[in-house]
Formats: sequence, C-alpha cells, structure tokens
Amino acid sequence: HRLWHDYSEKHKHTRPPGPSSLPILGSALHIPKERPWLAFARWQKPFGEIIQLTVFSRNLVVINSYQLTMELFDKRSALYSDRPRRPMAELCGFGSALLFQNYNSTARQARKLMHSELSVKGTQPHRVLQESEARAFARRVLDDPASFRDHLRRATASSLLAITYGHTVENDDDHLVSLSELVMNSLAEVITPNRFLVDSLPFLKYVPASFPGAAFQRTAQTCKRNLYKFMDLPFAEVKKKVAEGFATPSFTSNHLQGRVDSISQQEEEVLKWTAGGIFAAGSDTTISVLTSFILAMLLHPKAQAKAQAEIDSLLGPNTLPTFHDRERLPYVECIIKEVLRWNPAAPLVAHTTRMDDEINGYRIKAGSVVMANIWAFTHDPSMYSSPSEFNPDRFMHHPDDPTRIPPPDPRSYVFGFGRRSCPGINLADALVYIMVVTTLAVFDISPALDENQMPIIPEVEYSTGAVSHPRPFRCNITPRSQNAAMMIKYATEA
Ligand code: HEM
Repeated sequence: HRLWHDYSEKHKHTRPPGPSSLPILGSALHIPKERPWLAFARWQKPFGEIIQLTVFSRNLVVINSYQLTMELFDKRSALYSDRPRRPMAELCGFGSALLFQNYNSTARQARKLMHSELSVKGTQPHRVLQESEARAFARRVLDDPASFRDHLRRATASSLLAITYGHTVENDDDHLVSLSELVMNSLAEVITPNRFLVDSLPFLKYVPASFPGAAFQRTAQTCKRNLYKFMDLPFAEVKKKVAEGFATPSFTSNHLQGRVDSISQQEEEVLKWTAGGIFAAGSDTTISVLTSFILAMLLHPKAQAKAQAEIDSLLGPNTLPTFHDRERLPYVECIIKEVLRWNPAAPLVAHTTRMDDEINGYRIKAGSVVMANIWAFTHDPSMYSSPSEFNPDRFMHHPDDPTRIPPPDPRSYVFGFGRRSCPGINLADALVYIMVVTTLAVFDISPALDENQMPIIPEVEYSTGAVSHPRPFRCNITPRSQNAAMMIKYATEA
C-alpha cells in the first residue's frame, strides 16, 4: 500500500516532459515556425507520447498517440471539450462561431441544429446538387485548366452556399462568394498560431486602434465588419423568402420553416451563426483535401491509372460517375482514405481541459491547451507501414486472405474527436468523393512541362496553419478522351 501511495504522490506533480524553457518566453523558441506538427512528432523519441511546452505561461500539451487522444478527448470528453481562447479571433468577431466556443449550452444548441441537417440522411437530398457542382467544376477545368485551384474554391463555395442558404452562384463576381473569400482569408490568418502577438499577450486587446503599433486592431475591425455582413446578408435573404413562401430548401430555410414569426431572438442568433459557421469551417478544409488529391495524382500516375481503370470497367466510356457507383469503386475509396492520411488537412486539433487531470502518471493542469497531433497518427509506422509513401493499396480489403487486415480508416480521426468532432463529416465525405471520382473519370493529371519539354515534378510542400494546404504547384489537367470532354460539355449545357 505504501509503495502505491509513494508512486501516486510522486507522479501527481509530474508535468509531462518537453523541451527546456526560458522565463516568460517558455519553450517558444523551440517551436519551429514551419509545420510544428513535424517537430512534435519527432520529439516523441526524446520525450514520449505526451509532451508539454509552456509558451508565455500557457501550457501546451501535445498528444502524439491515437489511443491516448481517444482516452482524453473521447472517453473523458466531459473534461476535454472546451476550445483554447484566441484573442485575435475574438476581436475579429469569430467568438460567436461554434468552432471557437467552449462546450456550453450555445455550442450544444448549434451542434444539434447541424446534427439533424448534416447526418447521412440529412445530406442525401443534396447529392444531385453535388453531382452537378462536380461536373461544373470539370467544365471550368476543361475551359481553363491552369486555374484549377480557383475552380476548386469555387466548387466548394458553391456547394456549401447552396446547401446552407439555397444560394445559387451564377457568375464569377457573385457578391456572397467575394464576401466569403474575405472572411475565409481573415479566418485563415487569425487561426495561424503565432501570427498575432495579441494571442500570446491577451492584454493587448485593450490597446485602442489609434495606438501606434496597434495595426492588428484595425485589421480586426475590418474583419469584423465583413464577418457580420457575411452572417447577416444571406440569412436575412432566406428569412424573407421563407416568410414569402418561396425559399429553396436549405439548412437555414429548413430550420426557419413555419417559425419565422415565432423564433426567439436567441435561437435566431444561434441559427444564423451556425449557418455561417458551416461555410467558415467547411470550405478551407475541403479545399485542402481536394488540392492534396490533385497533387497526389500528379505524383502517382500508377495509382491514378488504377482508379481510372476501375471506373472505366464499371461505367464504360459513355457514363459519368454518380453517388450510386460509390460502393462498387473500392479503389477510389482507398485513394480518398490515402489522401486524407498522407497530409491531413487539420494536422493539429486543439481542445482545452476544464479541470486538473492525470494520465499515465502525468498531470495535465486545468486550462491547458491539449493538441492532438493528427499528423503523428497518420505517420505512425505501427499503424501504417512506410507511412511517408502514398500507397492507396494499403487500404484494400482482401476477403480471401483474412490475415491481411487493412489499417484504420483515417476518417475515424481526421475529423476530430468526442463532443467537438466535425459535424460536417458526411457532407465533406460526399463532396470529396464526387469531386474525386468525376475528376478521375474525365481527366488525366500529369506534371507540367518546362521549356525543354521535361516534366516539372513539384516538391510536396505544405503551408503552416490550422488548415494546411499544398503550396502552389503547376500541373497539366487534360481530358482523357474527346468523348470525356464531350460528356462534360453535354452535362453542363443541358
Ligand atoms: C474534408 C473536410 C473537413 C475536414 C478534414 C474537417 C475537419 C475538422 C476537424 C479536425 C474539426 C475539429 C474537431 C475537434 O476539435 O475535435 C472540425 C470541426 C468542425 N467542422 Fe469540419 N472538417 C471538414 C469539413 C467540414 C464541413 C464540410 C463542414 C460543414 C458542413 C464542417 C464543419 C465543422 C464545424 C462547424 C466544426 C466545429 C465543431 C465544434 O467546434 O464543435 N467541416 N472539422
């Protein structure tokens, strides 16, 4: 009994190991500016699966193990479901969005609103629209292949705005798309760690905008104006249409139907911010995944050809893929899983602890920012052999050989954990599938050529941010046949 007592007493005060720390700055200087998740994964060797850093007196705990993350974020989710404070995001007005809120009654209300509309069943009616968005994307690529990244943004924005507000994007200068671009760019900036000093020194948020050096305050004011416009305008439009009886069915109209006059102001506020949040949380992540897919296909022609052969043998040369084909395209499914694993869109997922806690003998103090290092899970050699290789075949099922069990589906964790897990998972999964399968059916993706007609093979480089994107790269996207091009023209002109 005494031994046990000594053990627990000793570990009760043990903070998880981590790099050395300076006064005030803490271990800030050890954290690389670029893609810190790579360093955190490497630090497993000297420090283990749980690492603690102190930055400006804030505790950051990095969890490099999938099992431990499940234990904390899923099993103990009553303690681990709050979000870190982000003073800059709050100054910009994002504090009212679910993504930034603690797990309080408003957050629960917002998640409930999403749950009903974004379940597998709730997203079913949007499939026709997603199919035609994917074809419209293919058409734009056909007409202007070099701008494929813009077309990915446009396809994602159109789908999400249609689903959220029933809004149809008619042309390239759609007011809602332009406004959403402004909001998305600000969001990407404010959630980039260490981008604004006010995030490390929160008292700065009280410095007035007119003060020298307080440029961030003016940035925040502009951002807030755009954000509020983005939240208010489309919502007011839908509300008006519902009242007049001719709203296109959408997330917002479905929740307002029959309640325009009776909905309380509080409920209306939550609905408005939840609707806007769908776009804010869903677009950059989806764009990252789709851009990674293009990069992966460019670098791995064999995997691309194998998926195309699968699609051809199922559909023949005269049919474009749809959602009905999904179950019969197992290799396309493997490509999607491998893209999600190869370079996860959200490599670090941050929650905070409500109370002091203990795990594996280490103490995690209340208020610590606890980050799941998703990148470390997707590159854990005990889960995925040769993890840095892009190899969709690792996910193939082998019904004849029960000894070959595929590794875990990354979709079970790249969308987050417990009570804060991504409520858009079904929608995102459907959108990614239809974009991937349509692109593979219609196009060949290959390296761009230099002036000597030699292929330019891009480096696999990703940006640093809460959502990480492939750095800009050039590629050739050409129709696989005249017939493929004709099918897309026909489908988008009908
Ligand atoms: C492939 C694309 C996507 C990826 C990889 C992704 C990933 C994630 C991750 C990792 C989180 C944090 C989970 C956590 O803290 O444990 C999250 C949260 C969230 N996602 Fe997604 N997401 C994607 C698409 C979408 C879409 C399309 C929507 C909207 C329909 C969406 C809506 C949200 C919202 C609202 C939250 C905040 C939930 C909360 O704080 O309680 N996401 N997502």
